[in-house]
Amino acid sequence: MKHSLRVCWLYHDIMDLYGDKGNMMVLKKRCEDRDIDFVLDTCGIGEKKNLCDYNLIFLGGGDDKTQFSLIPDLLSRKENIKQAMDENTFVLLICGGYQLFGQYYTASDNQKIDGLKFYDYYTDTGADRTRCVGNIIIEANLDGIKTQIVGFENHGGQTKNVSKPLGKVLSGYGNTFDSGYEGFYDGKILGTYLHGPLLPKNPVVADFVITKALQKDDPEFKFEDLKPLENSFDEAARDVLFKRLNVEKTR
Ligand SMILES: NC(=O)CC[C@H](N)C(=O)O
Repeated sequence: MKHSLRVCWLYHDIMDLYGDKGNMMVLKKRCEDRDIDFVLDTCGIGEKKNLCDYNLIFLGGGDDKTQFSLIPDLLSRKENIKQAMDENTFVLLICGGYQLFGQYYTASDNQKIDGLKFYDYYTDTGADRTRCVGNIIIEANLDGIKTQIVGFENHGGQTKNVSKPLGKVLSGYGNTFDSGYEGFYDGKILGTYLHGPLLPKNPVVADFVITKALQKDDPEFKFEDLKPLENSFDEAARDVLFKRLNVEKTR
C-alpha cells in the first residue's frame, strides 16, 4: 500500500516561532526518503478547509497578540477539529497552539481567552511576567517508545491540570516553572512547549508523528514499518545539547 501524509498547517503565516516551520521540512524529507507521498496544505484565518481530509493537523507557537487574533477563527472550527480527531487525524501542537486546545489562556497582560476546551488543562500567566526560557530535555514514553526529547522553550504561560504529560523534565522547565513535567500526549494529540524546532532535533518524535498520522488510513501501520534513515547530523546536534545541559544521553 502506497502511504501518504497529508498535513494541514493551521495559521502557517502567523503561528511560526523559533523555526516551527522546520517541523514541516523534516516531515517532508523523512517521507520523501521513504517514498511516502507528502502533501503540505495550509489554512489561514477565514479559509475554508475540511480538516477531516488530512491525517495530520499542525499548529505552531505564537505571541499573545497573535493567539488573540486567531481565536475567533479557531473556535469557529471547533466541531470540524473534533470530527477530524474522532476520525483519527493526529494533532501536533507547539507552545501557543498547545495552550489553545485547553480550557483557557491568560496572557501576560492578564487578558483571558477561551481555548477549544478539548482537555481539562488550562494556562495561567507567569507571576510578574516571568517566562520559562531556555533549552530543555525531557524523557518521554511514546506508546512504548522510550526517548529523550530536546528543544527550546520560551513561554510565559504556565499550563496546569495536565492529566497526561508528554514527559518528565530532565533539564529546563516544562509545563510550569516547577511541575517537573512537560507537554501533553493522549494518543490523539501531542502538545509540547518544545520549539527548537522539535522534529529536526528529535528524529524519533518525527517518525512517531509520521506513524500516528499514517495510522488514520492504515490502522495496522507500525513505527517499525518505517524504513530506518541515517540520523548522524541530528544525533550530533543532540549530543551538543546533552553536553551543554549536563544530562546523560541514554537514548
Ligand atoms: N512560544 C510561544 O508559542 C508563546 C506562547 C504564549 N504566547 C506564551 O508566552 O506563553
